[in-house]
Amino acid sequence: MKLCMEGIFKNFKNKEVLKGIDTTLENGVYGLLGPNGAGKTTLIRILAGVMEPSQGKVLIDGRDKSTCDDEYRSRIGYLPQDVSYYTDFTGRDYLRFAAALKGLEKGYAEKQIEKLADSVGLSDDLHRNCAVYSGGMKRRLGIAQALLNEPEILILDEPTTGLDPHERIKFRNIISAFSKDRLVLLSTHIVPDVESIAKEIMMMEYGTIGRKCTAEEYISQIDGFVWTAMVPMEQLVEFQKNVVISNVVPRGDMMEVRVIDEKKPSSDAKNTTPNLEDAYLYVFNYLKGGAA
Ligand SMILES: Nc1ncnc2c1ncn2[C@@H]1O[C@H](COP(=O)(O)OP(=O)(O)OP(=O)(O)O)[C@@H](O)[C@H]1O
Repeated sequence: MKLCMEGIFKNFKNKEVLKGIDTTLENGVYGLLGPNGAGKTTLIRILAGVMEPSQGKVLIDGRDKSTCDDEYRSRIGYLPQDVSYYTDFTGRDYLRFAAALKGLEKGYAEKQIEKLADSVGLSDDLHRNCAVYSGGMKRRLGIAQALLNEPEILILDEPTTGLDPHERIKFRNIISAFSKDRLVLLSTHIVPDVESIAKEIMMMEYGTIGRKCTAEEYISQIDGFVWTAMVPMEQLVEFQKNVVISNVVPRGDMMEVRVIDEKKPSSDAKNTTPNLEDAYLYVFNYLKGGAA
């Protein structure tokens, strides 16, 4: 399975939101990371087939998506950023409704609903009204919906926003288990959501994908650039004008700050092991020449 984006641009009136996306995805989990307004949802919507690019094309296994739209849709599962549920639907009603929209045969749909409810941990709740589901349950119902047609490509737009850590981990495990022999594209600005499960991470800003590589490659790029330093509380505001800070912890009268900088930020600063969150800040703050 190969999903290829060729020269994708998207304009909304005079605003150019996507500025030439060229990349190829194969089986495995890909993370799409970027700040608010980077263009992640716009790209996801184009790949999900609910929006057309202004220019450029999407190819699936070498075929232009626009020449095989129906087949393309049958091969993808899509969980949008905001899903609204009919308040008088039970979880089962919702999945039956989604299965009907996907044109699934009834017997097959019922089997899929039972199987997926089990894998997302909702079997005991399918009879309950969606309106009483927690945020995590609604997102799990959403993923079950996206998986109904056993898609080869699963596209998830900020699936874990608003979930507590327990639900986020549960969600991540479901995605990871599903991703074998499939392509999963997951957009988020929550770095740990993709750090452990993504085969490659694309960092997106201002409508372009700056880089696409593994978490380890991003992290190795900042080896030697992450520091911890002790800063007196009253100097913190001034200190953070000049450097990118990823974390601050009070230690008595002092503040222990985690700094991302190519140069040693103060005489007492000590190098520390970088993580993907540091790399994200480096790409989106330091490389742009601005402090956080
Ligand atoms: N239908 C639209 N009409 C006009 N502008 C739009 C439309 N959809 C998105 N935009 C603009 O395109 C830019 C990118 O939006 P998009 O939602 O794709 O970004 P994002 O990276 O997903 O952001 P977030 O993380 O906040 O969801 C934003 O400036 C947004 O206002």
